[in-house]
Amino acid sequence: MAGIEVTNLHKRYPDGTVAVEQVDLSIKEGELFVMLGPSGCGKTTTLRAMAGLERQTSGDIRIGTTLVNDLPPAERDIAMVFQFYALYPHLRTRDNLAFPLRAEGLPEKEVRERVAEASRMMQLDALLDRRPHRLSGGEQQRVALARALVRRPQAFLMDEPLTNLDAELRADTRTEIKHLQAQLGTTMVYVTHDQVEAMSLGHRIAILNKGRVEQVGTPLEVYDRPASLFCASFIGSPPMNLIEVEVSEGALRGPGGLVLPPPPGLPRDRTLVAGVRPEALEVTNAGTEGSVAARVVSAEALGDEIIYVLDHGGGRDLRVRMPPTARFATDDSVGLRHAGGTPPVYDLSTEELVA
Ligand SMILES: Nc1ncnc2c1ncn2[C@@H]1O[C@H](COP(=O)(O)OP(=O)(O)OP(=O)(O)O)[C@@H](O)[C@H]1O
Repeated sequence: MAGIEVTNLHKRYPDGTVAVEQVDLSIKEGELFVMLGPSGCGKTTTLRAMAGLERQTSGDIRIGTTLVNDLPPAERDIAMVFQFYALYPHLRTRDNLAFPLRAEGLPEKEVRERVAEASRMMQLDALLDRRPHRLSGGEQQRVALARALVRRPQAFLMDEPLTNLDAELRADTRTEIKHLQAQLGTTMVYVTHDQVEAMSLGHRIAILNKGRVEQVGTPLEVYDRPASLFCASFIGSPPMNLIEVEVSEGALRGPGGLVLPPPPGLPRDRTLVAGVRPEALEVTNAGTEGSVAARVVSAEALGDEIIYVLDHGGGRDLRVRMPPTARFATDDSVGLRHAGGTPPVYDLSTEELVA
């Protein structure tokens, strides 16, 4: 086990594309660390640089205390799992698992013991004699994970390993990966563009945008206090309502008369935007005390909740999360009020959190 330090990483591809502008990450030993961001933000390039599959243009990578900049992948003591399973098609499961160990020249007795252990952990015992074409997508990915396990590396690097699985299998395999990591305590870096996956898996999450890290924090931290407008609009489904506000008479005042509690220490001289989660708003009967008048634009019943889109006569429509017992319908005249804690506030020009 080892932590991973990435310092001042910059990657420009030969065609001139800058995939990683500047990335610094400090991944702790034993941590399940998720890199999250939209397509093209530089996640894969950063991970491949850690693995040694891509040489960075500048910057340093340390695995444990070892500077690995000049080490080939095989000497970095890490195991990588890709979105595509990359199993050897002509080998049975047991030989696919044994392959990296035999390549290392381990004695056959130890190879068998390690394969048996990984097979037990990933529940592959019944599949050991099958070749990949007789395995489902989920089973193939479990074999790929087991093949990473058998090597007992210092760290696992995973690049969207669940992308090709259907929704249910994805959720199951996600749980398995989480268990496995907890059981082994091996450092894991996991790349995804799926924020639900990131939130449910990560001890900490780094949010990347345009080749830079915009925020690193626990799932709760990035949910409650996104560090920038980009993070605010990326995390949460539906994401935060971003409401332009003014500070007057000790409150944040939005369009349509909406009033929000102000955080302390607000700058006065800038245009401010409050980030309000859909669950921090409430749809009420029209005229309820403390509410402003609004109209229901749409109602989306999702079974365990209803997402209302409201027009409150100013600015953008707002999204409100309500329990499934709410009974408002499209075109109803209703009330809208804030029912949460102090919202994070951003500077519209720098797009950064200011309070
Ligand atoms: N070999 C390459 N040559 C030139 N440009 C590349 C190369 N590989 C990636 N890029 C570019 O670098 C940028 C970052 O790519 P990267 O694959 O790291 O992003 P990503 O966040 O992992 O995206 P995705 O989720 O789509 O894989 C993109 O603009 C991409 O087109």
